[in-house]
Amino acid sequence: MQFSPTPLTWPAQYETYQHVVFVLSFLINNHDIDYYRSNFSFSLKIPFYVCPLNLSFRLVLSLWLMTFPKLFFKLVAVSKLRTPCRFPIMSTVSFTVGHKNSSIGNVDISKMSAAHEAIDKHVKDGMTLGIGSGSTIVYGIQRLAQRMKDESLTIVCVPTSYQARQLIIDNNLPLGTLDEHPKLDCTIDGADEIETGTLACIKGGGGCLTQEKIVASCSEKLIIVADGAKEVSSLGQKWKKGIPIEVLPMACKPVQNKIEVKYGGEAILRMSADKAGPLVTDNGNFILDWVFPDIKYCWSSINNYIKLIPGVIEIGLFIDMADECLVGDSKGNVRLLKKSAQSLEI
Ligand SMILES: O=C(CO)[C@H](O)[C@H](O)COP(=O)(O)O
Repeated sequence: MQFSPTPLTWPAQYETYQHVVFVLSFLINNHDIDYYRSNFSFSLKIPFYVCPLNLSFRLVLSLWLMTFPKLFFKLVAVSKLRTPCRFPIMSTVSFTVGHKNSSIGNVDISKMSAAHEAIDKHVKDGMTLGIGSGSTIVYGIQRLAQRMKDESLTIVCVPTSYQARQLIIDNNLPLGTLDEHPKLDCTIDGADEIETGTLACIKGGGGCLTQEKIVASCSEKLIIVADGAKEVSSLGQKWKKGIPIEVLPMACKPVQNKIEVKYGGEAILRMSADKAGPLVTDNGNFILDWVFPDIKYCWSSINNYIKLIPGVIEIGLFIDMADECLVGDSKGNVRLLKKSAQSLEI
């Protein structure tokens, strides 16, 4: 077990909330440590020792920590740097000291609270559940894993991507397919933008729109989870990367032309970040991101028109699909968005 001798700095905006997190970290059991470890980042490492950290010792440490947090960290750092560890280390929990905006370390509070709320509110024993893709849903899966353990729930999870499939496996959740479960009780998924009122969404920022739409279309309910920054009064206000459209590679150019001629804007071939050349989806296709001109659209007719272009597999417009959206903020509050307006029809 190593301790990296990074200099400890004390941030100006140290917040009470983090005292609580730290204190809790000393009172929680080993199983919870894993949870915190997967949720918090690694800039400050706090060792947990097998021998001395029985409950009363933890309590004393916690009280001390509450009273003298600065001193505590200095001592931990100094002792770890100067003396070799005498006790077997059980685990190491790490937190970033201080946080900016809505994140503590690498935890995005807005996304996490929305995802947790969705799992707590909508998941019931015996359900078949569609699992969305993206960063927000990761928090949902962790919460689901926790609930399944604590409450001995029986849930079958149907993924919307390789990412979701891997998350389900990594968290020891039962993996299902649409072959076995063509009808799902509920799908929980993220979004890139949500229109207040109609709950129309842009999805596919992570490139998984096709399977996401298929799984959502098989679900009794679609619950969207997101941070508040994604809520807009009309699509395209904040999401400037365009509407993702999955296309068969050989049809890429004609589809690009047809969209641009009909609606203007630019349909840009999405390139891979890590591999040379275009991004290839989980289904072996390409993605065009259609950056559309800033005018008022009837999204359902755009959706229908683009879907009918030969070579288009799916479009990342989710119109009249979401039943509710749960939107989190940086303080951990979650707002419920319900459909209160019809999408524009032509
Ligand atoms: O549609 C998606 C992937 O295709 C995601 O749900 C969407 O991009 C939101 O991602 P994140 O939760 O990371 O913000």
